[in-house]
Amino acid sequence: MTQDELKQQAALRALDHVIEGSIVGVGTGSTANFFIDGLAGMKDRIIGAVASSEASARRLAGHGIRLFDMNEVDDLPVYVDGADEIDASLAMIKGGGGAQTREKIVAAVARKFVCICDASKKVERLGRFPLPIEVIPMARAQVARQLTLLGGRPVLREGFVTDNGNQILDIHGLDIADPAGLEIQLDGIVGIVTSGLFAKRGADVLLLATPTGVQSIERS
Ligand SMILES: O=C(CO)[C@H](O)[C@H](O)COP(=O)(O)O
Repeated sequence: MTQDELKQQAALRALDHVIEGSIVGVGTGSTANFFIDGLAGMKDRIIGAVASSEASARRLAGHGIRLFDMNEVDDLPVYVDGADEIDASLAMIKGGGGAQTREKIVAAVARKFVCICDASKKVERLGRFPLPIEVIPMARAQVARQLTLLGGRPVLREGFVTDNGNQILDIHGLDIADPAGLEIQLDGIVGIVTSGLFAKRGADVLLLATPTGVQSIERS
């Protein structure tokens, strides 16, 4: 089974978590795209969706799914999104697509975060995937220095601008022993908009697609 087939299986299983008659929070990336395509099949049974990126908004609109601005939404039963890495506590690294700021905003409002992944994303310890950090462009060098002091090797994502007009530093080589502690530390660095660590608000459910089926793992 290919990685894309596994991503699709996890994504389609997430449709079981969608509450009919509600607005659905929708993430970003190739796995989330499979979810969007599946959601199209039940678009008459939901009110609509909020998207965590312009790309997902375009895909949702292409299926005729009604889009809501996050500021119009005060109750979001479910948010469905992928991850670059996820550990046993359901803390994640996200932002491979550079969308972590809007993803974190939608996730913060959602009552349930359903993470959809193929089995390769599950890790013992976060950090092999370079940690994406969205930075205000004028703070790029200052933030890079701070991250070097923390033991990381920041690399600018060349030619990439986020939906918010900012840049991404991908931090290689970080030893993430305490994801929530590091997330709090990164939140305190001036010039960082959002780190790709999702530990304070991790996932509530992981749908992990393996060659033998999709495992549903709840946060303990
Ligand atoms: O955080 C993300 C985008 O910012 C994605 O969820 C993450 O990069 C996983 O992507 P994919 O589903 O394509 O493997």
